[in-house]
Amino acid sequence: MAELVFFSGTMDCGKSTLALQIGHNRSARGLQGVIFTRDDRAGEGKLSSRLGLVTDAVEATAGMDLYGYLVEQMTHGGKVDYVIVDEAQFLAPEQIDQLARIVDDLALDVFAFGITTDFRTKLFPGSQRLLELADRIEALQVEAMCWCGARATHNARTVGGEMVVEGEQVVVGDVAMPAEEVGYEVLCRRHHRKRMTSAAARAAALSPDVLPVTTD
Ligand SMILES: Nc1ncnc2c1ncn2[C@@H]1O[C@H](COP(=O)(O)OP(=O)(O)O)[C@@H](O)[C@H]1O
Ligand SMILES: Cc1cn([C@H]2C[C@H](O)[C@@H](COP(=O)(O)O)O2)c(=O)[nH]c1=O
Repeated sequence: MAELVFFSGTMDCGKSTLALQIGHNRSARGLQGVIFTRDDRAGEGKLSSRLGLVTDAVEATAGMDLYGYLVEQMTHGGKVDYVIVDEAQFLAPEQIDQLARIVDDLALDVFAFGITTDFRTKLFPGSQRLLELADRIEALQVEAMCWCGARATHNARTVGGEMVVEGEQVVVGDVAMPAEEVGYEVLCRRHHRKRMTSAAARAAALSPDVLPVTTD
């Protein structure tokens, strides 16, 4: 039975790497997949992993009918055995419904990868629809870690090195960016709540208020 599977996690937890591995293992056995992505950091029509691997993909633009695209491919003799979707959080809810239709009406497995919540801890509309429709939701086995050593569960955005909780939902970017640029950092909930990024924690540790007092 074909399935819609949502592999979800924070930024930088290995989603794109797993997407590439799933595609690689299937193509090694002669299966052909369609890979959709949206707004990958490597550019339009690319699926890239921080491990350095990158592959071509179909850019799932706003308003594109993903079900219609596959029907078109198959009608014109294209062989499609499975579908991979990276950056699925950026898809519109209607496009997630189209993914479910690909599973149900075309009997193809769809593996969708994405972050669940944004920098404000709010669901992305695409991720919300995936949580509503997926046959299975899988957490990545490799956990991203907060600077404190706890499992990272949330994504923080930094602007000029400061954590922010207001702004546009979508700003394509990366972790470990120079402080002056918009960047992201994965944190545990406790430190996301306290707005305590690794830089803020370092600054607090260096503050004279918390330095040990010496008497000699
Ligand atoms: N130099 C490295 N050596 C080993 N693993 C790395 C290295 N750089 C990144 N990674 C791994 O790649 C993961 C990020 O993979 P990626 O697929 O780009 O994440 P995601 O798509 O979830 O944002 C990191 O969590 C880490 O495990
Ligand atoms: C938290 C958050 C992230 N984004 C963007 C930043 C990246 O371009 C992608 C996530 O990619 P990854 O492969 O999972 O690292 O999403 C955003 O636009 N808004 C946010 O709130």
